[in-house]
Amino acid sequence: MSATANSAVLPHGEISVSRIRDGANRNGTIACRQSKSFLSASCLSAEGLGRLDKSSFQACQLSHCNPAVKTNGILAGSYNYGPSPQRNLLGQTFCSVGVCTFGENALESPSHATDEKVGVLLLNLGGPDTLHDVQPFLFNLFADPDIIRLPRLFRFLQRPLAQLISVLRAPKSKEGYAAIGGGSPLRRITDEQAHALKMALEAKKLLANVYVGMRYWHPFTEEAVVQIKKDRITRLVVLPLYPQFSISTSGSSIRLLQSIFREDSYLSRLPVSIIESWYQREGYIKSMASLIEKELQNFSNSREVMIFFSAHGVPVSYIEDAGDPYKDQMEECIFLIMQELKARGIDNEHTLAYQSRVGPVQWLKPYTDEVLVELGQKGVKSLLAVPVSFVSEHIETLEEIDMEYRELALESGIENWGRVPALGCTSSFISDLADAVIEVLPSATAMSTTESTTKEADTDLHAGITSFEEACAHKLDFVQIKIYRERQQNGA
Ligand SMILES: C=CC1=C(C)c2cc3[nH]c(cc4nc(cc5[nH]c(cc1n2)c(C)c5CCC(=O)O)C(CCC(=O)O)=C4C)c(C)c3C=C
Ligand SMILES: [Fe+2]
Repeated sequence: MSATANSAVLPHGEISVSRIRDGANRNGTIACRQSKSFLSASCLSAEGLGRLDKSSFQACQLSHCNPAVKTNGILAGSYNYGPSPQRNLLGQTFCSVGVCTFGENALESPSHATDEKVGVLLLNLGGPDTLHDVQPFLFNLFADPDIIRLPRLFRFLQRPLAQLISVLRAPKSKEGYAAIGGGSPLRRITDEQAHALKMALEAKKLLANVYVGMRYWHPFTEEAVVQIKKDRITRLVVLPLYPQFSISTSGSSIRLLQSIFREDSYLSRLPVSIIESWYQREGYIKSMASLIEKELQNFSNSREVMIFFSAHGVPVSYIEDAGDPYKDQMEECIFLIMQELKARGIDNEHTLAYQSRVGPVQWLKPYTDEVLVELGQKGVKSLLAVPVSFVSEHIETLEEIDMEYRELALESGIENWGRVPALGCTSSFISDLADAVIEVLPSATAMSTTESTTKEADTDLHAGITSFEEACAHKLDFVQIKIYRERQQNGA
């Protein structure tokens, strides 16, 4: 049996989901959070992410530094299989999740590695290429049950509702896209990032095909997957281009991917590693800090500039009812960036607010527009806006921040305005993404084909589950987790 087939057949059909270089916490403890990383990604749905069993976790801890040397030029050099202790930005020791293995079957011997054909799938949201695409793009977005989250009983209304909302929203959206040149730059930038990543991987001695899969517009994730199949990729790394995990972004894309993979015999056996979130990576944090540091130099009074992080919002119910880790991850991300700036002697004041709300529900607060007005009223004169949930320029940076918020800030009394560009193809950032890919590659395992049942999940409710992430790992869906939480609150 080939090495690939070996690693595809796992005892529980687990999928490896990694929050790379996780473990950064704020109280100086040593953290090795492979299990947490795995679990927190498993919260996507009840539909297929596997359980983390203890033996898997132990395999993580026990298998340490088995070198694998590719000899056919596809993969040259060696990489570690064990969770090698590393240091994060806070100087804490932690285990790099990406080098975990899940059970013996996932381990490859060096001699088996020769037929490997590596693929990297970049997941992104997608955007309309022309104004003509805006309404159908919006339809795809609102038809996603991870964007408009209807109770199960009302799911039949999803598409009619998406049709209605997309038609109603299209004129406003079109105005925005018209203002930035008649379409979204997302496809072009993501293609450039894919190319840059391929080059960076090559420089690190890993030959890989890099694919782009968009959630709501071309090239669709489904198209990328067809190509992956055609290319007979034998090991795949899935990398959502969102630093922080949200149900509505990485979660939605990964859920879609799972449903495609589950239906296909080749794909369901393909060893896959998913990098769930990567906001804590040193390379990302340092790249962000460098962009901020550089932009601050454009102000004559750089020490008095308020660093204003503007993150994309999500409805509050995502966090409170569905357990979306987005807000926590965002806050930790800002903390780490500020920590890095402090280490460079930059001690400016900073604040975080959330932008881009849509519809009548409550979104994460404080809202960017309201905070800008308040800061102006309080006498803040210089402000540097830092978009932080996304790594490409798009409508929400080019139109919402650069036009709408800038105007509002100036009207509110802020005199000096600056904006940090999105990371795009910044080389330190792309190089760090390449490292992330290389780190998780050995831990790729086949996607799950097992289905959870409500009965199974309900049993889990009584099985001493103590955290949201544990509940996720037991494949409870968001509704079940909510029930679980309510029971917990009621002392049941
Ligand atoms: C209605 C709910 C929405 C949620 C929840 C949401 C979360 C979310 N989105 C991004 C990043 C992007 N969003 C983009 C476009 C976009 N998003 C929504 C709605 C929600 N987003 C709409 C209606 C649109 C279309 C544009 C508009 O009409 O305002 C884009 C694409 C931008 C482009 O240039 O084409 C990105 C990127 C994040 C990071 C996020 C949650 C964390
Ligand atoms: Fe959005």
